[in-house]
Amino acid sequence: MSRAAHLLAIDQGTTSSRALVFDPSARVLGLAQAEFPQSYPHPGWVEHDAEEIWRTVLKTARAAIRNAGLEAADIAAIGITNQRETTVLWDRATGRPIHNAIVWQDRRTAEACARLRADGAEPLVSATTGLLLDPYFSATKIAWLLDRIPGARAQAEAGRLAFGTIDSFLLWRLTSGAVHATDATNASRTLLLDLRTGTWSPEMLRLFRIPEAILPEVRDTAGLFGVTEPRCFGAAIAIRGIAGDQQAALAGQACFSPGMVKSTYGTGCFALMHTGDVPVASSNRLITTIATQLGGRRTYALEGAIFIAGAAVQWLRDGLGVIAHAAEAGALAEAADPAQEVTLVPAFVGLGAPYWDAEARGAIFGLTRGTTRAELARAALESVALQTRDLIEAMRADWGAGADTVLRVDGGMTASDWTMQFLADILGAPVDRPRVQETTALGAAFFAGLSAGLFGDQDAFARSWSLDRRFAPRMSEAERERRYARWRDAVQRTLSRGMRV
Ligand SMILES: Nc1ncnc2c1ncn2[C@@H]1O[C@H](COP(=O)(O)OP(=O)(O)O)[C@@H](O)[C@H]1O
Ligand SMILES: O=P(O)(O)OC[C@H](O)CO
Repeated sequence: MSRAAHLLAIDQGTTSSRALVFDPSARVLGLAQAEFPQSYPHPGWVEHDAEEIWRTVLKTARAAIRNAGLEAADIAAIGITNQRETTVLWDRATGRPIHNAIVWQDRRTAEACARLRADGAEPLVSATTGLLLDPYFSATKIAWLLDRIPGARAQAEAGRLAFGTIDSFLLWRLTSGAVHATDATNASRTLLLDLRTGTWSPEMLRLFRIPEAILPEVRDTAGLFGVTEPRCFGAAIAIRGIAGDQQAALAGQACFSPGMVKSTYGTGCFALMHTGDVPVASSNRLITTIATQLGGRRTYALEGAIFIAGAAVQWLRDGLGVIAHAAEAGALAEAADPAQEVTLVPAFVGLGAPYWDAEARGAIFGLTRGTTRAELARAALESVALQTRDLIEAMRADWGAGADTVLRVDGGMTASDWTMQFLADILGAPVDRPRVQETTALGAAFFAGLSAGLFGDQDAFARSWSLDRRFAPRMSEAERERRYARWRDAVQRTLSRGMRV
């Protein structure tokens, strides 16, 4: 085996940057993680300092290599995976961002989206991009920056600015400005990509008023993107894979066949169902996204995105102060009074799929004098499972009988056995937690490894997936449906005026 037989996965998430070194049998040899600050300049706005993101990525990547007892020469390739949609605009000459990154959770463009919707633009947007008019996606964030930063639009038109989602920005920095590219999975989150051709759509660029000169080149998910500037790691390393974090997790969970579903529970929750090489248009308010692009051939997924999952647990900890650590939430929920029916609808930043209500805000129902932190903790954990049920119902309605009845789960929140059991109960379906919990990073390493000739093909990789624990449903059907009906009622009461049915 040649010396350079390891893979470095850079996983740039919403709350932290992580880096992992894998050996060719997908074992983690080294890991490093660094949180970075979130900035909330106005209610509903969320920003990141892109320089801070860059610093934490470089620091954790170097530390992961060191912690593995390796050096740059041992790394065959880097795979990048990232929080998607988050928008950075930078100056091509200096490489400096012209503003903080606008994060996927940010709602500042809700009005702009509502206006486009009122103008009747949504059917064309959906047919072209597979997405909906929601502030979640990049296009209206780019337009906001171009319109609000003095001189930005003129500079963009003159080709002096570059746009990128986080993958693109990191690629630019790692290659010292030599490569301005993205992969098809990330590009499919911008509202600017034609889902079927994998190219930027002139109609969408016109609709959102985005100058083509700022856009990165769209490439395959696995392939040579460039090599790192030797100063980054002491020697140049090839960057051979890029994928949005949810698409990376879909691969890391070995969901390669149509009908297979994974759900990732981090800050938000993202359920993706592989639909093979056909983009399936949802009739149930899900979105259609590119799962991979390999050798120019695209595969697709149906996706349901929930904005608040683990973030509800963070709210218990940081907002309410009712727990000191996320891991305490499960035990507290277990101790809650079964007779109290408290429901939390965590619409802290609006509601994502299948409601897409940017104006809704969170609500709690069923409070009594007897309600304590335990019932609040249970309601927060339950809300994550109940929202997943909404997504799975929509997927089954779109995909029919071929939908897998088993849900593969990953992400920080799957550490909570209580939540996973409740999830199986409320879905009425088994929930499988794999042994390798780092599925997002593993997916990024898989794509890089595919291009570097390590890791074998998809089938070999799929055979290496192994189960940690299956949570089987235990709740009676009557109880499950009673609780789900209570949730549906609570959501109706939370939706903003005009969105209620
Ligand atoms: N034992 C636990 N019980 C419930 N929630 C948890 C637990 N451990 C972690 N979490 C939640 O999981 C999230 C972190 O997951 P992670 O996959 O690292 O997220 P991200 O990639 O979005 O930063 C946090 O929101 C945290 O509150
Ligand atoms: O950083 P995460 O894991 O919360 O994922 C963010 C998603 O990619 C947003 O679409």
